[in-house]
Amino acid sequence: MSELRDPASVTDDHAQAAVKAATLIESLPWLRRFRDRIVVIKFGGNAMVSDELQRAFAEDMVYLRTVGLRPVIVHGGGPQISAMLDRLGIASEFRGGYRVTSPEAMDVVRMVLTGQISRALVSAINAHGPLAAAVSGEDAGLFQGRRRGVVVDGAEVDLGLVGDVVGVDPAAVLAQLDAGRIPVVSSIAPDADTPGQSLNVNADSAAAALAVVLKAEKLVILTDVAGLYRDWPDTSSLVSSIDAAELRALLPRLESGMIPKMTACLEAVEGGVGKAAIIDGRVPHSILLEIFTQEGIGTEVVP
Ligand SMILES: Nc1ncnc2c1ncn2[C@@H]1O[C@H](COP(=O)(O)OP(=O)(O)O)[C@@H](O)[C@H]1O
Ligand SMILES: CC(=O)N[C@@H](CCC(=O)OP(=O)(O)O)C(=O)O
Repeated sequence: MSELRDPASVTDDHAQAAVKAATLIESLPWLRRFRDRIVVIKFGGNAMVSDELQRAFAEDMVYLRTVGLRPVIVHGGGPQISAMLDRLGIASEFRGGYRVTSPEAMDVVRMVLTGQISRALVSAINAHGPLAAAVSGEDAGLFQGRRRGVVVDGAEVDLGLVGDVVGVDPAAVLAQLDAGRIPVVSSIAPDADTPGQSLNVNADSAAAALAVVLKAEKLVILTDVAGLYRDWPDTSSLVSSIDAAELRALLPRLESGMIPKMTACLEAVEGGVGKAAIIDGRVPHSILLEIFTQEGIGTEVVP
């Protein structure tokens, strides 16, 4: 004999089904808009702190690829590099948001970024099928770098083996995309001025340079805050949308990790990328919400 269900619980089921269906339908215009488009995703070291977050990120990348986007990952690893330098007893400090990088620290940067983090991301994605392939900025001329310093409190500071990306040859990344793969890029660049020397490039800057050359539809930066706060650390000052002119005016007031991040967003949108977004990578699947919902999440930067 079948049991009669409480009419209230049937109504609840219908309401839940309606919410799920509405979420799927909401994604339709975005699926159309992003089909076959390149989206560069910067996965920050602070956003990959747990296995669960790495697994969710890998699922999201496979999801994007499967529904027809062409995701390109540029990963960071600042906290992981710091932890390894500590273990090895090598000092390092940050000035103006960049790591002062000695030759021995540079070896550790390469070991952690290309030897550990790239490999871990490739493995997490490839648990779903043979989709991801690592490409270091040192491979096949992907990046060319040039040393840079930084101005802190009005004085120029030498950062050692730290560079900007001054040239990008996207052939290696495009070859992976054309083969249906998800490129996983680490932010190390050969020094254009000193053959054989490599430079440590901030991963936000590397992601922006790559997004511009690839003419990406969007640059999304996953980090460990909800977005850009106008008056950090006042949590009521979260910016949901900002244009390039306003961001340029705000940049001199920003501190620490936000300087390279917001500079990267500015360079991306001024270089022709449709939009840049800073989102909270601590929220599992945040990237799907950013790409496939009307409001998105975090802070968007528009030209
Ligand atoms: N105005 C600001 N808005 C948001 N975060 C800020 C701001 N100024 C400084 N921060 C700091 O920047 C950090 C993110 O940068 P960073 O640590 O380099 O992250 P990631 O490893 O993701 O690149 C935040 O955790 C926060 O502590
Ligand atoms: C020059 C410079 O600062 N390079 C960064 C590269 C890694 C990075 O950018 O990692 P996140 O994205 O996790 O911050 C560093 O050495 O930490």
